[in-house]
Amino acid sequence: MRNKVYVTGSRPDLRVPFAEVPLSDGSAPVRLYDTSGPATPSPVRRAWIDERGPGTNVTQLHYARRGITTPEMEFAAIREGLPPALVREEIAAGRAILPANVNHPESEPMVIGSRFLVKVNANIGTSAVTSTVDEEVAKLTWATRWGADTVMDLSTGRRIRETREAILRHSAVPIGTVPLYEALEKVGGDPVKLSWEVFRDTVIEQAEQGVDYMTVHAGVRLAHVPLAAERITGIVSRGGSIMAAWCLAHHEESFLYTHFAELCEIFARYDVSFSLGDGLRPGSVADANDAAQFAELRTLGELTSIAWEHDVQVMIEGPGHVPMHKIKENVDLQQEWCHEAPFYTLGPLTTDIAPAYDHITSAIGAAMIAMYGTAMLCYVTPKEHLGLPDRDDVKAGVIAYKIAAHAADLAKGHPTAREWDDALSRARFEFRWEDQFNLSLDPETARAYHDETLPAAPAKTAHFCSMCGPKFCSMRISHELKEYAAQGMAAKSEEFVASGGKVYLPVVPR
Ligand SMILES: C[C@H]1O[C@@H](n2cnc3c(N)ncnc32)[C@H](O)[C@@H]1O
Ligand SMILES: Cc1ncc(COP(=O)(O)O)c(N)n1
Ligand code: MET
Ligand code: SF4
Ligand SMILES: [Zn+2]
Repeated sequence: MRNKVYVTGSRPDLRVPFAEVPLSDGSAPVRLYDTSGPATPSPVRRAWIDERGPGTNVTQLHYARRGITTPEMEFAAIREGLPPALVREEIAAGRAILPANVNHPESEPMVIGSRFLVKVNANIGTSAVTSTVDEEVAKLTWATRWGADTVMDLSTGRRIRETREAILRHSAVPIGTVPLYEALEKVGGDPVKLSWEVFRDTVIEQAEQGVDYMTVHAGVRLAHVPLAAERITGIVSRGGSIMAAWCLAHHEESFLYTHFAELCEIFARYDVSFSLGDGLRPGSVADANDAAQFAELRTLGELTSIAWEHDVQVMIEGPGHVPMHKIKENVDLQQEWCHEAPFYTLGPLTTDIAPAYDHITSAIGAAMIAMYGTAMLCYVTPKEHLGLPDRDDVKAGVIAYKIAAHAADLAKGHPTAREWDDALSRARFEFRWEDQFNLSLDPETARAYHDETLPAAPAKTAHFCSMCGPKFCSMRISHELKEYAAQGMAAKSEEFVASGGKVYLPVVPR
């Protein structure tokens, strides 16, 4: 059971949602960060955007650098349980972004940066092979219900624009896209026919609709392409492979790289954030941390500086497939070369051997990379490498990544992270089964698993479950140890000695 509650900020129209879990022992309910906006979200940001008025630069970075704390920043700060000034300072320093296109007023503001809660992105979208607009809107609602903090619409094939419009208008979380995909559809799917003009027009159309951040693979330069030639898995990024094909066919520098400043001007007018794409990310553990990947990363650092000159917000996309011992180097180099811009990584998958379980191979890497400072994790579902994820895959992916993100929040010591774990642990130790279920990341599944063996109502207060049974329940025995201690260890020790060792762990009357 979760109750939606709102915390009001410094103005009445600044109402921040939380999911509250009531507890049966009379202690204070636990407040959880909530992303599951209403099915048809209202334009919560409308008044704030209108008050600031039109301009050629309307980015949160622009305001932050001028010392202005926007309502969006305060909203995000309340969600984090942190001071609004910290959000403003982190954005001003480029260490955090607040993706919030002025044409996406339905978006409930959130902040992405290493000082804040680790965020999770869920990828959805149609492909030429399968799915419809309605199915993708359902995936959006489903993904955010389980806690996705942002959603990327990676649609390809037909009706890309309609799919995106439906997703945006139903989304209370920021929406990301890869405009190159739609640009490629416009030229009939032939990368060679792409041009700056087609790409630019696509970006403007998507910005008009309200896309909050866009992946731009501007780090795939002509000279980098040969560096990937000897890899086991070549170029696995769609955007990366498309741009590499264009560069080689024209034997010309990438139009994304040569027109980057112009792109910044467009982004500044709408406050679209860059997600600088990792077009040369490794697609196998063998290819991790190679020359191609790191040459691109250096270029992304250069591009970050250019975007910041235009007050445009930036995050950096990262790999991919990386074995555990090579993960830390990715964060260290990204932070150094990209001037501490937030890192946003796909997993990474820590081994290549488990298709159908890549939500697990990658959640391991995601937990590690987040602990080292990655700000947002892009989920991987069980269908990775096999097909388009369906609703069940979306849930499996989001849950796996919420676990990775929260585990990292704990390791990093985010001030609000521990409360949830402690409340659940107390409920577990006190055999408050309903509280334990309600506090679970996935309450329905937790309850259903308990019901499988002990469905009767009395089992929901019993001091054991079917794992150990009543006699071997270590937590029940621990309660007796506690009572034993409470009765006075000294007296009991004397009794023990006097009895010649016969009185040992007496059963305390219940
Ligand atoms: C970059 C990541 O995006 C995922 N990806 C690409 N297209 C889609 C889609 N339509 N739906 C869900 N995930 C997608 C890939 O599986 C890859 O992991
Ligand atoms: C973290 C991350 N990395 C990359 C992409 C884009 O996909 P692609 O590079 O395959 O076009 C993405 N959507 N998210
Ligand atoms: N699994 C690939 C990767 O890790 C992406 C899907 S194949 C384009 O980058
Ligand atoms: S094999 Fe499937 S997932 Fe991999 S690049 Fe090709 S279409 Fe995409
Ligand atoms: Zn892969």
